[in-house]
Amino acid sequence: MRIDVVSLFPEEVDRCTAFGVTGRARERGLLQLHGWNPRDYADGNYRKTDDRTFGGGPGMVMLVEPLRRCLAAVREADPAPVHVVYLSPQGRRLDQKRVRELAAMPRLVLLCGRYEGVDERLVQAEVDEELSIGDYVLSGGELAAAIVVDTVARLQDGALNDAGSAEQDSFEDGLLDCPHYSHPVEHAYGVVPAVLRSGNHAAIARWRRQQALVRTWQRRPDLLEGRELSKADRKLLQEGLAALER
Ligand SMILES: NC(=O)c1ccc(NCc2ccccc2)nc1
Repeated sequence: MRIDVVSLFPEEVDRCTAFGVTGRARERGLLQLHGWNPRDYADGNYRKTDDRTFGGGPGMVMLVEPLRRCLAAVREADPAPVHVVYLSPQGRRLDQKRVRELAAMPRLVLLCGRYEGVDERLVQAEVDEELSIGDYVLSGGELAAAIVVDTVARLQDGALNDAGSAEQDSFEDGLLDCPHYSHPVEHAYGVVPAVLRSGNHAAIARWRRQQALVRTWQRRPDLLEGRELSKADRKLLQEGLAALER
């Protein structure tokens, strides 16, 4: 998968995705990341990329023309069709379902705004999708872009050593993840639940599903709204909640 990042600080996304799973995915060529700076496509001695917003009020807006030229160069750099994503608080909320869809695309272009954002005419003419990582304002779209890179990189084939672990991820089936434990079995902070050491894989899977259901019910009931739980899941949840009462 190829990702092109358009940003006044392209190195920020490069540095944020140079470690761990994402760094390894890049080293293995599972993900190619290219940075582009619209300042390289701006005119004049000051290579202006932003200016005051029409209509008055505080803040600056990124100019349409340097971005238009920059995006033309990005499209030109590879024959694969691009899907242009603009990271902004006005975008649709990113979730794991959308991450899986983005991860299957051959090319992504991530447009990072600074200041008050980008001239709306550029958005209307060039952006396929506006995405938000959450309801808060960052100083720039770069950290949001780095999150998109991270989430899609780890889903590339070969990125995770144990392919299964991407499936076991929380949100993979719309639920929060179950708790996890490792050595030692006994510790001042508590003991590892016996079922996890029973070797009974059916019981372990059942316990994990039950924990995921109870946790989701307790912490993120919104994830269960509009979702028809299976008879088995409803039984597991009820049993799990009853156990908390005891
Ligand atoms: N919540 C997000 O995903 C997000 C994305 C970008 C951002 N800041 C840059 C910007 C500001 C205004 C308009 C467009 C981009 N803040 C938050």
